[in-house]
Amino acid sequence: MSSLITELAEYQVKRKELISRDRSLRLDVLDQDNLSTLEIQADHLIRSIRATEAESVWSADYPSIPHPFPGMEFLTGRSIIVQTEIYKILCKMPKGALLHAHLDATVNASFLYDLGLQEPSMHVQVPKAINAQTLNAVLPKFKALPAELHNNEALSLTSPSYVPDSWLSLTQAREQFDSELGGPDGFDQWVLGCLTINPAEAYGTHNTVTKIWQKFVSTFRVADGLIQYTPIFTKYIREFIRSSIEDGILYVEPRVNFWIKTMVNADGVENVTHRELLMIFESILEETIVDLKARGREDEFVGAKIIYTTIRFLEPDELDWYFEDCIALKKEFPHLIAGFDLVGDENVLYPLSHYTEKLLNFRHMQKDAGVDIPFILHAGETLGDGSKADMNLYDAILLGTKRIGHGFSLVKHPELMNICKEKNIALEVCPISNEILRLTSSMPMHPLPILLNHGIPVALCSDDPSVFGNMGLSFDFFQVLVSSDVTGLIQLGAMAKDSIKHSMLESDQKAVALEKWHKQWQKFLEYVVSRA
Ligand SMILES: O=c1[nH]cnc2c1ncn2[C@@H]1O[C@H](CO)[C@@H](O)[C@H]1O
Repeated sequence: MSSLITELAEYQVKRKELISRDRSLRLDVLDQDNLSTLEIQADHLIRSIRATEAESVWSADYPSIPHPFPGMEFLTGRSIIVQTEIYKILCKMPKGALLHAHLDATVNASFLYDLGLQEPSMHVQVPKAINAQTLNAVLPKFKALPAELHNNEALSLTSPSYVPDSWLSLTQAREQFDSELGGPDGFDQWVLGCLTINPAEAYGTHNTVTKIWQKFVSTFRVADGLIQYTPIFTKYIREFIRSSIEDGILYVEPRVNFWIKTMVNADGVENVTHRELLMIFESILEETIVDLKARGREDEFVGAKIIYTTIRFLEPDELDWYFEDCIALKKEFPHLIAGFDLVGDENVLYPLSHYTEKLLNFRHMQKDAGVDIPFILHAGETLGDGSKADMNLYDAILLGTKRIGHGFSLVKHPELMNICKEKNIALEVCPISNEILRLTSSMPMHPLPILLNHGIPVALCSDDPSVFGNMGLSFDFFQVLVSSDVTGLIQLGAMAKDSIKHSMLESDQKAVALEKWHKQWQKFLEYVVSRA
């Protein structure tokens, strides 16, 4: 065939051309002409540290981690990751916006548990007495009780005569925990184990999507009893914002679960409405902005908005209450409510198509009320191909979703990928979440490069960091960086920038955020290069 290349020089030229055509849609390529020398230098430096650590860190053998590799299972590899140079550098990287995180899974589990221990009203119950056999199967339920119901007298949770579901003060329960089961330390470990997923569960006992979701959902039932108490909720929000800023996150758009209609007030009475919840949220935001300004750190944070969510196990008619609630909140806090979503395991709960009529009607309700609450929907968080969770992608797009939460199965749909590109629908990709929830066995098998190479906008997100232990965004950026030879620091920067562009900030606020990010980015590049 005459078109066959026979000369080496021509081959080399064609090879180069083919590679650049293949990668031409990537953001780091599209942006090539605007790169500064500093950016190029920093990118090279990071690539060289990555190559060195691939040998020095990831080829070594560890007694407790027999087969390490870059991008390995996060829960097993975490202790290695935190020792790497790349991780330490990425902790300082300005991450832009955090666009996909469930609020009730954003604060370090030990921190939340400590908040509970500090509250005399916090009580705990279990459905049956705890012993060595039941320890791993019994979940604590927490609740703050009014003074007249405080109980320091009930039998220990580990007493064979414990009356199922009787409330005992948290500190008493801890003190009285059977010494055979480790006493107070054993109690702490048990509670923390119920708030998090450990490697033995993710990669052993619960190593399928279905099983790990059962464990995953149970962590929320435990955490929510602690969080849904205003004195704790207030400190919880403060810690979420503080730790996000510490990790270089400039803006957060958490999904708040409004399924529970009221939270418990300081007196132990369950009467705190969603409106009051938003007032607390707003006051913490204001406090943070003032505090940062006083410390000359105002370039580090621009604020937060909430994505209103409820759960996909509700019957369609039950959504009406939430639609009205959401619209009322949007009217009173227009700057705080960013959008609407339905959450929960797409593989087992109702698909979006079950709610189509209701969701379309919600648009009419909004029109009548003179508000606009865009859909920002979870879809395609699945291994399915044509399953109801996979089919959610069609519905999310037809419903006009602004972004797609996860979209893990999008790469099976060429037409939907085109639409995302044309309509500029960003994917909220949560690498560590996808791996722990068993959609991928490790990061090198994750479809992220397929999305990036097709030019689909992506914002990296942490999803449920308190459950997975991937606090902030540094770990997710780490897993992405070390699992590719193509993706470098410039691509990470492009994703950080995209997260701001695809946030629900108003356009003037977006401009402010981008400007602040650029300032942070410049400082960060100088820091990276100064390490050479
Ligand atoms: O990745 C996810 N996909 C779908 N639902 C989720 C995910 N992470 C958390 N939740 C759901 O959000 C609620 C807590 O706010 C919980 O119901 C949890 O199942």
